[in-house]
Amino acid sequence: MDCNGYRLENHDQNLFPKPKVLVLEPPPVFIYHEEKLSQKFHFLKAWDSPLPLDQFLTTHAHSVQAILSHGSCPVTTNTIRLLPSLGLIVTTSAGLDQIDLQECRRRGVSVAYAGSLFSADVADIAVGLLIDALRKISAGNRYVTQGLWANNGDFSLGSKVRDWSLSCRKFYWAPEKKLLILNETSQLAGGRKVGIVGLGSIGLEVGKRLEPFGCNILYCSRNKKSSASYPYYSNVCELAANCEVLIICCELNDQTRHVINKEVLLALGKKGLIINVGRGAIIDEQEMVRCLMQGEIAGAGLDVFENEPHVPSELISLDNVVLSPHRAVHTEETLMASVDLVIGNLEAFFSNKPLLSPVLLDE
Ligand SMILES: O=CC(=O)O
Repeated sequence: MDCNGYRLENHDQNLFPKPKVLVLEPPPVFIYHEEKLSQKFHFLKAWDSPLPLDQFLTTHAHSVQAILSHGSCPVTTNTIRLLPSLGLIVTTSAGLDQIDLQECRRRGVSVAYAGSLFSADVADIAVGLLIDALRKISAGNRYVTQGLWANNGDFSLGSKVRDWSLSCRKFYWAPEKKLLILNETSQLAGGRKVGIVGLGSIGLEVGKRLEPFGCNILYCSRNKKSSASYPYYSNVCELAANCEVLIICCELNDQTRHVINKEVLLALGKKGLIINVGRGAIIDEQEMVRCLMQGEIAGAGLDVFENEPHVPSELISLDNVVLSPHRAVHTEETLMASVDLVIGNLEAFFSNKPLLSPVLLDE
C-alpha cells in the first residue's frame, strides 16, 4: 500500500478502494478506453450527474485528489478552489491553455500532459491541409461527388507545393523524342516559402516533412533556436510578409491570442495560405473570414477554431478552405499511447513517484 492509502495492483475493493479521479467532461481516451482506465481508478463523472457542477464538486470535495482533463475542457480557478485535496491534473492534451496554471502553481497542484506524444500526427495533418488547400483535393472531391464533373463543369487549377519561378523555366525541343522537355534542374528557382509560427516539437516535425518538398522554411518563435538552421524572425508580421504559407504550430497563451491579426493576414497577402493546427484563438477568426471572403488571402487549412465545435458558416461554403474537426492530435495508435500515459501518470501520483510527463510550473 502506498502512503495515500491506495493499493494499485490486485486490490480488494473493500480494503483498498480504487483511487478516485474526477472527470469533468470525457476526453476521447475515456470515451474509447473507459474499461481499461476503470480497472485501476474509480472515475467520478461530473458530466453524467444531475447535480450542477459546483454542487457535484462540493459533494466530492474531499475525496478528489486527481482530475482527468482534456484540451477543450476548462479547469478553472473555481474548480481548483472547490477541491481542497486536489494534487494532480492530468490532461490528455499537449496544449495547456484550458487549465488555470497560475492557480495550480499557487496551490501546489501538479499537472501532467501529453508532451510531444502527438507532435508527429499533428505535423502530418498540417502538411495534409497544406497540400489539400494548394492542390484542391477536398474541393475536387466535392466537385466529383456533387456530379459537377459528369455535367461537364470546369474545375479550377490548384498550385504547386514546390513553387517554380516562371522566369527560370526553360524548355527545349528534343527532336529525337519529338518532345518539348522541361529542364527541371535549371528551372528550380527555390521552394515555396513556408513560415512556421512556433518551432516547438510540432513545428520541427512540420519543417522535417516540408524540406523534402523543396520548401524554404522560415520561422518565428519566442526565442531563436540554436538547434535550427532556418531563418528566424522575431516578428510574426515580418515572417508573414516573407512567406507564402503560414503554419500556426504555437501554443495559445496571453501573448499568442489573436497574434495572427488583420496586419499579419494582409502581410501574408493575396497569394498567401494559412494553416492552423495550434489553437483557434491564435488567429483573429472574424478577420480571417473577412480576408478569405474578400480575397485578401488565398486560402486556409484549419483543424482548430475559436468556438469549437462551431465553425463560422462562411467558411463552410468556401472552396479555398479545408476544414478538419480538431483531430490532428488523434490517431488510433496515439490514443492507445495516451491511455498508457494517463494511467502511468495517475499511478505515479497515487504512489508518490515522479510523474511521467510533468508540466514544469516553476518558471
Ligand atoms: O489539441 C489538442 C492538444 O492540445 O493535445
